[in-house]
Amino acid sequence: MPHRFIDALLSADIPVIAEIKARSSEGGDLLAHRSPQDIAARYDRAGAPCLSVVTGRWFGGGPQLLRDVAAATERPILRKDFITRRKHITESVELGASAVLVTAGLLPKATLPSLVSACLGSGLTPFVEVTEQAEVDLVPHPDKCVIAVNNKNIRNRERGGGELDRSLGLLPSLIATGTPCPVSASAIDSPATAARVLDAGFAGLLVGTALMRTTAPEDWVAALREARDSSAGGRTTGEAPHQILGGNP
Ligand SMILES: O=P(O)(O)OC[C@@H](O)[C@@H](O)c1c[nH]c2ccccc12
Repeated sequence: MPHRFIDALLSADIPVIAEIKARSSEGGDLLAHRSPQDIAARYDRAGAPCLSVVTGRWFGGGPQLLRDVAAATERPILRKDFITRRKHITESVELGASAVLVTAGLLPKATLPSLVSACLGSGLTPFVEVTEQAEVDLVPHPDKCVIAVNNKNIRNRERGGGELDRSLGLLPSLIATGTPCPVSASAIDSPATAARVLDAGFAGLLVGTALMRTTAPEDWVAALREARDSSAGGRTTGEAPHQILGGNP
């Protein structure tokens, strides 16, 4: 099912990719004695259409985390790790992923197209993370990729605050690539911030730390739904989210 991840995100009323990660970028524990299966079930009940699982060791993850989550949910799962080789892609399929992170800024220029092709050939959606225009310009097959602006910096292991303006600034170029799914990722710290980013025209959001820290993800998502509904006057029913540029009414 090559488009499972994108289809689930685009058909959701609240297009949040809810992330499970064991540790924050600053090293703090995020699991708080909960099992990954329980967190996945909570995210399901909250209505998140897609999940993300950080298997990277920097964030306390590993392959077992993905296996555990895949066994507990039917939702399509993004694997977040430093995917650099074809064997990582085969492994991701075996672990139960539907999409994998491809970090444009960390890969040699020639590797990006071959990794994206390998993902597509294996039925995985490439979730290509970018931080600047030059990286957006390099994304191959953008019509088949999620292109996500990372509001933090992976080069410093995501430490420090994020810059939402980066997402807002790059959105027109993302749309110009023809991606069906422009996403904003990292540092989305509250339902109000999430609503602002969706109102700007993003088709999806990826939220990790804020959802891991809340004791009630369903309330977080409900608050986002409410914030969206109260700004719905500015949107025209039937338009795809990223067709509406210009932000808050
Ligand atoms: O916890 P946050 O600020 O909501 O961020 C989530 C996600 O974007 C972040 O975990 C991430 C972005 N790029 C990565 C690369 C590898 C591992 C993790 C990541």
